[in-house]
Amino acid sequence: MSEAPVPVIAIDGPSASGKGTVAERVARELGWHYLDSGALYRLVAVAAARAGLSLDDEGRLAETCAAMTIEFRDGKAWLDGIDASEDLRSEATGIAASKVAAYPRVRTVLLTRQRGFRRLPGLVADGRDMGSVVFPEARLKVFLTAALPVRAERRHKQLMEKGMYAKMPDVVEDLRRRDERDATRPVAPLRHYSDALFLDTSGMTADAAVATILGWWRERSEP
Ligand SMILES: Nc1ncnc2c1ncn2[C@@H]1O[C@H](COP(=O)(O)OP(=O)(O)OP(=O)(O)O)[C@@H](O)[C@H]1O
Ligand SMILES: Nc1ccn([C@H]2C[C@H](O)[C@@H](COP(=O)(O)O)O2)c(=O)n1
Repeated sequence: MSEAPVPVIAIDGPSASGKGTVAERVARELGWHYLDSGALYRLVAVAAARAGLSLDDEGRLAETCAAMTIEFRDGKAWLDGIDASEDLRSEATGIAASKVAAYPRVRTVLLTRQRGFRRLPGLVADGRDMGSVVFPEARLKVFLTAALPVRAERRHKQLMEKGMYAKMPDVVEDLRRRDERDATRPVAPLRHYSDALFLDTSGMTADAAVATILGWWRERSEP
């Protein structure tokens, strides 16, 4: 008898829509593993900055990506044994990650790594192409979004809480540009595919978003 595949819930959406917050909590409620795929692209950007690499050099970026050792431990992200958690969450790293993520060779290297997170009893994965490319057979796919001004408010508040000063107009512009780059690149663009359930959290708390997704999952998994 063949083994049942490890179930996956894929949550994709634009920056600061709340994917990470919601996906992590859904995983915790279910007792499943969690993959923040954006963190992997961010780590490539941090590795490139550490090595002084140009973000135009796809070949060197892909080599760096293949060679880097990563670990998520104690709520921190470790890159080649050094804590990269603070660099990881800056807006500059997010923008650089969006640039390196447009390279097919970088995406190919990260594909295998991402699939390696799929372990029993299940995986909740968030990103831009979780349902379309990395886990196309996911049992539940969600496109989670919110209006740009709402996302900008959330990101601004989040940055200020972390002591990272940012001007609101700059946050709006950074998100707008990042959305555009992530949605218009030729490989694995951010898109609401028809097999993903649409969830607009503009007027919704994170708790309500988590409850909605758990409800969808129960409906899907009932015999
Ligand atoms: N429904 C919600 N209502 C209000 N705030 C929310 C909601 N969902 C998430 N947030 C807050 O918005 C901020 C951004 O959320 P989060 O980092 O999870 O977004 P993200 O989509 O994973 O972003 P990125 O793709 O840039 O990593 C966080 O501070 C989070 O607590
Ligand atoms: N599956 C993914 C995840 C992330 N990216 C790129 C695009 C984002 O702008 C950047 C940072 O991601 P975030 O941490 O903000 O979710 O990484 C991608 O292309 N595919």
